[in-house]
Amino acid sequence: MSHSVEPRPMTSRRCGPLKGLALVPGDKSISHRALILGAMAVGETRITGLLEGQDVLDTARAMVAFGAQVTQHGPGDWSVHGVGVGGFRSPEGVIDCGNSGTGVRLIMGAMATTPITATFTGDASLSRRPMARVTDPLAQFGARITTREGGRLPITIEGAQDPVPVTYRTPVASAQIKSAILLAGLNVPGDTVVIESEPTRDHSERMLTGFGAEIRTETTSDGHRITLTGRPELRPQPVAVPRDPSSAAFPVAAALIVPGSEIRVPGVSRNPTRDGLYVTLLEMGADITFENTREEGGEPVADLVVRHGPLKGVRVPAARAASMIDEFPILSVIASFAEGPTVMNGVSELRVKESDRIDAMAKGLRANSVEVEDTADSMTVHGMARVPGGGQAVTHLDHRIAMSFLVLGMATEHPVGIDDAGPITTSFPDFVPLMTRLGAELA
Ligand SMILES: O=C(O)C1=C[C@@H](OP(=O)(O)O)[C@@H](O)[C@H](O)C1
Ligand SMILES: C=C(OP(=O)(O)O)C(=O)O
Repeated sequence: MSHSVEPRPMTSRRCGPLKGLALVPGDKSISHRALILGAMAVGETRITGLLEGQDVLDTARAMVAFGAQVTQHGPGDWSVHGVGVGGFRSPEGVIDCGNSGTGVRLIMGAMATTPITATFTGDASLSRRPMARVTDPLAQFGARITTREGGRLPITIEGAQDPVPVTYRTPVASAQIKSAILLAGLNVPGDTVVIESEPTRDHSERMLTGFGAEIRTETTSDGHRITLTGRPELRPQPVAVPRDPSSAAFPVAAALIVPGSEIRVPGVSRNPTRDGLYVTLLEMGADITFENTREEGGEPVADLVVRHGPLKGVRVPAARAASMIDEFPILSVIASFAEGPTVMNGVSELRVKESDRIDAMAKGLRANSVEVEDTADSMTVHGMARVPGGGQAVTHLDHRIAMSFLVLGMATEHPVGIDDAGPITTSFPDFVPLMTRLGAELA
């Protein structure tokens, strides 16, 4: 929800070895999708391990506004009574998606081919982010869309009366664009096709298959081609949400850079479309083992054991960017402690996340005496044996920037401060107590 609360400054000091079990929250991408597909299925979808972060709670509230019944039974244990494909009603008020790009873009897709009207809004960060990447293809289905200048929120969508199928090549690798189009395609007769140049996270495809939709993915000379056949009856499925690899990245990073650390992070998704950070860390020489690899709720998961050790800088290829798009801020922190430079290429999408993440990381790292170079679509971090720290970072309503700098301060010579820890609740509400239990000093 968009609310103005007082900023909550926080400081992170160098701590002793981090030890113990890090039970990170449920995957944010899968949590949003479970609520949305649950709302579009006929009957009850039971969800366990749901992330109760603000972004997901905002999506739950939106699904209620569109007519679904959403009930919390216990921590992480939720159910959704759906209204079926095409069954959404016009919400009474404005749909406030708070800080969540995934929430607003997927929900706009889910309603755009049903003849109802909704207005979407968000917080100051979300209101700066580009939405034409989703409203352009949704207009091709026949939806009538009004945006603020520059294609920004607030946006009003009058869903298409007689939607027509669309074939769309995404201009940037984005699972949010792909998913918005596929969700729109659910209420359209015939085949909706999305073509992407690089594969992006495939949670929508996996979950749509689980709910009984006809969807297939092919790799062609054209790219990665996903075809959905419209107007299925979605059958409710129990969804067991795996733990979020993007959230796991923060305790993992802390254990890698704080001497003497050893932690265990169980049940983390190892979906190959989300695994780029872990591939990169192994190339850097990180001491991470993956135990008990198994399948849970249609997603591969493993228990991670992470120990501190020496790291070397690497070059991260642009083709890997989509599979670790949310992990570049924390990778740039880890890279600050590696031997030699780490070069991250093809990362221009970071400039349109909750903040301009390249700029926020470069400025915050420099304020802590780390040498960083950045261009429109790359960032290079020069690692050093001892990182001075002692600086302040500005977080710009961005949870991942806030958590990244708190992790930095766990291993710098001098404390690192952030202007606002409030946004952390977006994706990882338990971050501060969890890190404190492992041994971090945050105040
Ligand atoms: O589909 C999703 O759940 C997400 C896709 C990514 O965004 P883009 O599709 O805009 O790259 C990612 O950054 C975001 O945190 C979650
Ligand atoms: C980019 C992110 O989320 P969203 O786009 O859903 O706001 C994120 O969680 O890092």
